[in-house]
Amino acid sequence: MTSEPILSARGLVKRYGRVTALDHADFDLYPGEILAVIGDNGAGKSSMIKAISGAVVPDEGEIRLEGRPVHFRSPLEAREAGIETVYQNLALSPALSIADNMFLGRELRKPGFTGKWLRKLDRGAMENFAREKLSELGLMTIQNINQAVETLSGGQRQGVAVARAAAFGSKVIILDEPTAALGVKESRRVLELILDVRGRGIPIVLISHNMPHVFEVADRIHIHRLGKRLTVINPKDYSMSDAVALMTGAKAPEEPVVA
Ligand SMILES: Nc1ncnc2c1ncn2[C@@H]1O[C@H](COP(=O)(O)OP(=O)(O)OP(=O)(O)O)[C@@H](O)[C@H]1O
Repeated sequence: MTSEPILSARGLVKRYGRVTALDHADFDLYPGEILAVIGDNGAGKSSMIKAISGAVVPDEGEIRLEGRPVHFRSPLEAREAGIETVYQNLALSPALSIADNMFLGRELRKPGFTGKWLRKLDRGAMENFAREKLSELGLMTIQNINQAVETLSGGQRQGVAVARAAAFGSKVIILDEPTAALGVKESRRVLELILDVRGRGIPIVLISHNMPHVFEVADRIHIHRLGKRLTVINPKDYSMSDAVALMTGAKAPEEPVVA
């Protein structure tokens, strides 16, 4: 690969007491790609993503964003730097509306005195922005922007979370099991959305146990095993059963990792 990674990690270590969740793990995400991360239960995928997205601080190792070392102490710091993570359940506040969810923590205030001093929210501007972003991403099956998120389907919720990430100029979007809780039709929409976001030039990290979904959308597949990156494969050169065999240790990688 010719370009430099937009996001990379070297030698990440994370221990929880006697458990080593990350054992010198490496990671590379290149501009414009969909990188799937797969691995057996307990392989350390979540721990790696949490380290990259500021949810845990690694004991050792280095993370670089656009070539510069970063040291996130919270998910908010990672988000401010442009790394948006969409977790399966934690992404949205169910009781709030779609528009409110899109602006969570970034609310627009009314201009002038009322906004600055009375902290009045500019609801109209927020609703227009939310509507615009959702229709840009083809998500306007949602009828009412003031609808509470808890009344949306699972796929629509993922859609709002991804639209939020895409709308605020994220450099990287990390999706943790985005289709795990969804039906066939809804999964399809989310996969289309992932492809659409890539089409807008935003690289995506997709953590998933769903091999058909991974093989359908990923440009490269990072295989995690026993706390570290085992290898990275091109889905065009491998079958799903090969990937599973590598992931479970039934098969050894042919060549050393070339990130
Ligand atoms: N907060 C924690 N406290 C103690 N041990 C933990 C903690 N978080 C993770 N671990 C352990 O670290 C190891 C890696 O877990 P991790 O959740 O990163 O794996 P995973 O690949 O994401 O698994 P899964 O696919 O099942 O979600 C496991 O042995 C797990 O039990």
